Amino acid sequence: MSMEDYDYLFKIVLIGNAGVGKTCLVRRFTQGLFPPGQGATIGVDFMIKTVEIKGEKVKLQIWDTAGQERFRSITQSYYRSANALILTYDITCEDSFRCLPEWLREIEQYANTTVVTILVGNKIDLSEKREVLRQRAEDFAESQSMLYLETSAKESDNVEKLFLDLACELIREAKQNKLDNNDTAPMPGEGKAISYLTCCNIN
Ligand SMILES: Nc1nc2c(ncn2[C@@H]2O[C@H](COP(=O)(O)OP(=O)(O)OP(=O)(O)O)[C@@H](O)[C@H]2O)c(=O)[nH]1
Repeated sequence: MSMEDYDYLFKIVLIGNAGVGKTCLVRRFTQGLFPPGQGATIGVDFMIKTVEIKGEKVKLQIWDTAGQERFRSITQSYYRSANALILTYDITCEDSFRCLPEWLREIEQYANTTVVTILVGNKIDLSEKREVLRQRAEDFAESQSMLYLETSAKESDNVEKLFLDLACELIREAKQNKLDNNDTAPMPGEGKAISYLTCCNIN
């Protein structure tokens, strides 16, 4: 028996283009906030939330990565220890959807083969500006064996569901012993960004 006060510990990593709302999704879920004037994530940020599912305590370690290309080499090192990936795009930004195959290549290259991936179309509160039809995204997700969900970090639509659905799926897989417990990424303090500014080519 573990001394720790939880039944499961899962690592969830958010990836996707800059500005799609990864940080806002994490803040909404962990703190119940939609922070104004959220700056771009530098490197990787880290939050924890423990939830209870069917009487079991599930500790979620949530890693929020920077979408900007210049941080790619830092964020890649976090894929490997992820139990789940939240691949996020912005439904009002065609470009963020078009980049998905590129992100899938990153996943293929750096993530564990047992990783659970969910595709998330964020910003559904801006439906009048929608550029990516839901059906198109659903079809794409299905073709890549990903789950799919549309969210609004701003209005809190489906945000809780996103993380709880993932936790349920991870428990299901854990019960079937399908998860790989690879633990190789460095561990920052909770809520602290890791920037590695001194070892990257940042202008
Ligand atoms: N309307 C609306 N705006 C959102 C939503 N989520 C995020 N935003 C806005 O989108 C912008 C980018 O949000 P972030 O959460 O910083 O995006 P990110 O994906 O973490 O960006 P990087 O850290 O650069 O990778 C901010 O201006 C947010 O206020 C949403 O659900 N609805």
